[in-house]
Amino acid sequence: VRTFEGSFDGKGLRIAVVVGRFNDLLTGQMLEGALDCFRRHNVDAVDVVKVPGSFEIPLVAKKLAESGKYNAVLALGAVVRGETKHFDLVANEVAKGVANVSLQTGVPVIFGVITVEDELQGLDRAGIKANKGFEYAMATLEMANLMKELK
Ligand SMILES: O=c1[nH]c(NC[C@H](O)[C@H](O)[C@H](O)CO)c([N+](=O)[O-])c(=O)[nH]1
Repeated sequence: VRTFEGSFDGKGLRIAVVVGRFNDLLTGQMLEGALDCFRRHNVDAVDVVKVPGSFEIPLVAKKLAESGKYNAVLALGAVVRGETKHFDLVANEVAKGVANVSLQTGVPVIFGVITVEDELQGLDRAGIKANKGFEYAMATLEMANLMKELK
């Protein structure tokens, strides 16, 4: 039986991070967590691209994945239902868009877009109880290395 799994070693990896600026109090913290993770796992190069909001993530993720310059792309965003009527529209579009980019380009795009009821729930995930940015960065490392192993 042969088992494959991606290591967490960032050596030799080039990662791109697309982060939505909307709800920056949350996404900024998640970005810090992700960069901390990449730094502590010796990732060679990390490029960070900021976009207005989560809705813009798939387009930019596609551009980065197609460039062939990165082993993986990490998408970071925060969609807060709060008073947003189009919460579901934004959340669904981003999830679908990110998944499509991975499948179309063959480059793993990690879905690090939290969808929460309110800002406090978001803060719990962006640094109070846990930093989902760090966790999503670990998934990014694993997928980047796994895809190299499966080549
Ligand atoms: O990332 C988010 N973008 C949001 N909207 C902006 C959207 O992502 C686009 O940037 C905007 O519609 C312009 O295209 C959000 N809300 O509307 O609430 C949100 O909660 N999170």
